[in-house]
Amino acid sequence: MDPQQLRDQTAFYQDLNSDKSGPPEIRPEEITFEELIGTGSFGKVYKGRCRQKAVAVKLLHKQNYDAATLAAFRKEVHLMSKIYHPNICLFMGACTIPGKCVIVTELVPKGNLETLLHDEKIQLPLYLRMKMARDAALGINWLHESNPVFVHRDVKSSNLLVDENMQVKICDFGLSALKQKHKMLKDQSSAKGTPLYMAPEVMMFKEFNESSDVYSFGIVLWEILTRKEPFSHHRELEKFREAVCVKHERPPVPPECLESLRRLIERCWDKDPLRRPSFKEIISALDHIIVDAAISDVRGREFWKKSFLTEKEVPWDAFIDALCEWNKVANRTQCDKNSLEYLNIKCLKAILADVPKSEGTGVENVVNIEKFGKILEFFGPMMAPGEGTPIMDSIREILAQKWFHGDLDTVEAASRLNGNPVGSFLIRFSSTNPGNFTISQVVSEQGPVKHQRVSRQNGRFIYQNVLYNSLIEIVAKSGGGTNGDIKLDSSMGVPNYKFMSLFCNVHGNDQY
Ligand SMILES: Nc1ncnc2c1ncn2[C@@H]1O[C@H](COP(=O)(O)OP(=O)(O)OP(=O)(O)O)[C@@H](O)[C@H]1O
Repeated sequence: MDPQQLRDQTAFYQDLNSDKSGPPEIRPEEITFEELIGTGSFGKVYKGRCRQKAVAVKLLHKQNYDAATLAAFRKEVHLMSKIYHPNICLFMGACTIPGKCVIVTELVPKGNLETLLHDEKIQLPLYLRMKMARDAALGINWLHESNPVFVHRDVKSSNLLVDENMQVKICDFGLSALKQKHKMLKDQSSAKGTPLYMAPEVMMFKEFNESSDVYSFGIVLWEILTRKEPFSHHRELEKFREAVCVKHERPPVPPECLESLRRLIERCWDKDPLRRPSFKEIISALDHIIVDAAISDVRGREFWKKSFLTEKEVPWDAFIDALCEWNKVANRTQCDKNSLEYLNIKCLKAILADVPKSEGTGVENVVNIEKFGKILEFFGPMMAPGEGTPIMDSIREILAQKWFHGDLDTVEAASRLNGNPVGSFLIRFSSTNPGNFTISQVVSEQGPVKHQRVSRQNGRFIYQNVLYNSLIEIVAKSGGGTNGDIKLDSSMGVPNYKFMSLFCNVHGNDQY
């Protein structure tokens, strides 16, 4: 390269990297391409490396842009480079040299949400899916509140990427200068390629603004809820357009859907853009929906929303103080350490408050919303404020039984019973059906441990088709021998020292 060329090239990169000119320019030779991870309508996405870092590289299909489009592309890339948010896929730079146009972003490891949702092997509880929806809403809200406003224009589940912590990041925003205005049917054999997520006003070539993103988000929410492909029965663009724009067809919301979620979905895809909520409203609605998804107990939901609406995990002290206030009973600092109230608090802590994984770092025990929801299913319903503490009383009564082991899966239960005489048993939470319990018992010298379900209905317990008032009553009264199992005899309960120790130190000066 002669000195003049070198000066020109240096000036070119300096100009591109100066704040007024445009994108953080990346030289083509700084990028290496590895495997292909996705194909979109205007580019192929590769896993790659740039300056030693694993990245996603989008190689644009079209490379020969006219001067005006190229200028618009550079301007938009420049704007994109100013957007930073944890729920927006980080734009790292671009090469805007004609023939070499690529966009470099952070690599989001679990790929797109559409693929995750449609893979039945992957467990995604509704609670987690709603948290993911909220992440996406936070990302889009950030774009809508940016200056200048970014309207995403292509909100869909394949543009929501999922990271290693199941956090969602929105990608593929901006670059409207390069995107086709309207994507049409590419593949007549399936609904893919139809503008499935496109708002009616956009399909009818009317104005596109933030509320069109809200419509698309409504379809995404439906897909997150049902894990199905929206409008999968549609094949032809014209019929699809007519169905959505004229007949106002929308995907069917399943009857068992949470009411709060149904209302939100239906508001988002309202035919009138002015009646759709803003993303700010969507986020607050999702805060409530996340609680509804984690806790089915009606009072439990009220309690969590009143005390910790936007929290997913709260310190034990804050939790128990709020609960005592709700129950209108003395809290941990007010009650007598020898009282049953105090013992109730100790027992609840033992069963509900986990020590965070970062134990030893000074972080205190925490209560997780999902675990609280599950405990209510086992011991609920929760009472209205001031109507007593039957849940805490039942937890104390059960934990006082040496045979109660709480959270234990089938394998752990078998290993705890291993080596014990025939008839030995323990009772635990069912690990697969929250609200139900399991009795694990040694029924023969050599044979495997037998696990039997105790289901809970309207506060009562069904074991071997007989109705009981409590687990304690099952142990006291149930017969045996029907299915080869042996009568439960409380003296054969395998002791759980963790819970038993709670009852040995009533007079201690421990602080709960
Ligand atoms: N940063 C990234 N990290 C990991 N995977 C990515 C990343 N960006 C894109 N992908 C993958 O590549 C796929 C294609 O992305 P792209 O944004 O090009 O197309 P699309 O949004 O699916 O389609 P279209 O461009 O037609 O709207 C994504 O669905 C995703 O699976």
